[in-house]
Formats: sequence, C-alpha cells, structure tokens
Amino acid sequence: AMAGLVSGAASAAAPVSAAGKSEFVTVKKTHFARKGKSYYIAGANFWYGGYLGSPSGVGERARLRKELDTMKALGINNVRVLAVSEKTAMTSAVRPATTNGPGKYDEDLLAGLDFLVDELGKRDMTVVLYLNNFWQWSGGMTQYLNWFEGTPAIDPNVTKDYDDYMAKTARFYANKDAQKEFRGTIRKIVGRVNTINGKAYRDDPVIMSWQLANEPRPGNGKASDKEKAVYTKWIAETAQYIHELDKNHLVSSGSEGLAGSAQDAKLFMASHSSKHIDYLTYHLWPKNWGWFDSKKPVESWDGAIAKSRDYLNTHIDMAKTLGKPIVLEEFGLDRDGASFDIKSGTKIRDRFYGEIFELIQRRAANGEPIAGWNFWAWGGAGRAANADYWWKQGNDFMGDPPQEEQGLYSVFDTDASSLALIKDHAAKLRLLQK
Ligand SMILES: O=C1NC[C@H](CO)[C@@H](O)[C@@H]1O
Repeated sequence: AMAGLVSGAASAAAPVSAAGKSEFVTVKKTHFARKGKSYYIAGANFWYGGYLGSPSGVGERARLRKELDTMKALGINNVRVLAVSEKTAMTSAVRPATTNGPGKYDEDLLAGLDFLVDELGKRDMTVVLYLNNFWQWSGGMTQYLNWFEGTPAIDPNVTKDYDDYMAKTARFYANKDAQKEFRGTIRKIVGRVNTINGKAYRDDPVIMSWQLANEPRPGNGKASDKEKAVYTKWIAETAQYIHELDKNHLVSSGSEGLAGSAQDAKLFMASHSSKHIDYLTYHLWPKNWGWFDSKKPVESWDGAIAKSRDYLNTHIDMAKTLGKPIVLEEFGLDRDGASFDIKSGTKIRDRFYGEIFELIQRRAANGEPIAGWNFWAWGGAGRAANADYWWKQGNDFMGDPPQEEQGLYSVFDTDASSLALIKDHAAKLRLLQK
C-alpha cells in the first residue's frame, strides 16, 4: 500500500509505526489513512481543551485528564479544538486569550495546548486545531480588524445584526496587515515545540490537521463575486502557506459547507478544489439555520430532518465530485423544551444524533467519502454557574462558548442516553477501519 504518502509532500521526518506505516493521518483518494488502516472520525468538539491544559490560571489538568478518559472510554478518537484566541473587549468572548495583541502570546495558555496534545497522544487520539475564528467568541477575525482597521470589534450579540457582522468581518481576508499578523500566528503555532514532551508540532502525528478558522464565511448571504473571489484566494493561499511550513499534516478550511458559502455550490467547490485543501468539512445546525423550532419541536421536526438529510447527502455528493474525504465536524440540537438546564431531557437531540449517525454510517459503509463526525460539543463535567446561563470569567468551560447560553448544545457527563448513543455509533464507525 502507498502508506505514508502524504497529500502535499512526504516528509523524511514522518514517524512510522512498527509496521512502517505512517503514524500521520493522511488522505488516500477519498479516505483517511492512519497506521496502515483506513481511519474514521468519531469525534467531539472540545474548543476549550487547551485552556484546561494550562499549568496555571484557568488550567484544570485533573479535569482535562478525566474528560479525555471519559471520551476515550466512549470510543471518541478525535477532538476539534481552538488553538488561538485574541484578547478583545467584547463581552461574548472567552477570557483570557492566547494572544494579548499582535505578536504578544500568553505562553501559559499555549502550554495548555502542549499539555492537551501530549495527553491525547497517550490515549491514541488525534486533534484538529483551528487557527482563527469567523465568530467573535474567541476574538477572531473581527478582533484582527480592530487591531489593523481601527474599527471596533463587533459583537453580534450586542448589534443583533449578523448580516452586518459577516460582511464587515469578511474584510479580514483582504486586509494585508491582518493577514501578515495571522501568518505570524500561524508560524508561531505550526512551528511550535511542545513544552511538555519536546516534540515539534509539525512532527507530531497526534495533530490530524491544521484548520484555517472556525466557520470562515465569504461575507453574508449576499456576498458579492468579488468577496467570493477574495475568500477563495485566501483559502488556497493560506492552506498553501501552512503546507510550506509543515509537510506532514493535512489542512482543512473549517467551512460549514453551503451554509457557510452563501448557499453557492460553485463557491464551495471552487474554494475547496485547491490541492492545498486536503479534505472537506461541513457543519449542520437545524436550529441556528431556522429549520427546527425548539419551541415547536413536533411541528418542525419533519421539515428539519428532511432538510438535514438533504444537507448531509448533498455534501457527500460534492465530496465525490471533488474526490476528497469530507467530515461532518459540527452538528447539534438543543435539549428538550429548549432548556439549558442539565436536568432537562435530551430525547429530541438523541433522535437527531441517531438520524445523523445512521445516515453517515450507511454511506461510509458503502465506501463513500464521508469520513466521520464530530458532535458539538463536549460539556463533560462543566456546569453552568449563573441563573441566566451566561458565561462569566472564572466559570467552568463547557461545549458552549461564551457567546451562547451554557447548556445550549453541550453534551454533559450526566447525559447518559446521549453518551450511550455516541458510544454505540463510534464503535460502528471503528468497524469500518481496515
Ligand atoms: O462554530 C460554531 N458553530 C455553531 C456553534 C453553536 O451555535 C457555535 O457555538 C460555534 O461558533
């Protein structure tokens, strides 16, 4: 088998397993390979994993170890994690941040990422690291524009105007100073040497891929051809830049798919056809996108699940056309009665998860290019601290970032039916690895 042939370029430094098979996750046609076998992602979103790993301040290393043990026991083999945050005045953003201004990094927080990566290696788990955020909850692109445009970072929780937010935030891609700073941050993270185990990130197969950003969008739903061209160019050039720094790892965009491409299939295909984008990603948010009304779950279920199935299938078909693997790396639904309370039920969410797992399992078992899933998001032992369910500095981290109610989409360690479902389907995916 052509094991070890990494899309992009093979590397002399690529560690191989005893059987001489690349330890890195690689792409072979429309599938992932790892250690000589096909590899499927049964993953969790765990944006705050690096925060828990910090040696001081917000770090909770005992909790992190326990969360990873719990996930491992469920058969979760991959986590998707925020690698970089930017300090910002916005209330909806996480504090502290790994970056306190252009080129000013918080080494304690970055050491948290080192600890996470090392602990994942001990559990034979892999990680997808996203290097930026189109949304405001980690500072992200709007904070870069505050630094380099001098415009205020925009919090859509305050302005309540997402169209305005998306159009302005997309100016990040063409802002030369912002891109120069972003590339400096890319070099800092991709070129990092793990302070826990001394391994260079670029040579560590625990990292599965570098992701340009969380949910990068070309602008809002009315994005112009010019904005679409700028976005497409940014993806290709930034992905190429990462591959130039790191010959071992895969690169993905972090796109939601059509919902993150102004519903323009041509744009999604064009912006992901670059040879520097190794695999495709998509996200599925029936409630956020107005397909599911959590106040009218029975009336809105049929429409929501039909649109969800269509979304799932359409993107697998586009992956076939592009000849690349695709991962459903985010999906979620809220708790029964649209409650944030950990004591509320998860019947509807479990049914939704089950439908998704089954559709993906069926098409993956058919050898189609769907390479797995990451649910959004791991709440584990995290608990909401305030009656209004909003996050405040010092509160537990959980699956819901600060811009959303703490409990909205989190899967907690007490959500037994959800965990059982995840465990069952992780095991089914694992059977496909040969
Ligand atoms: O990346 C994301 N997608 C959807 C999540 C839930 O709304 C959100 O918290 C996050 O910004």
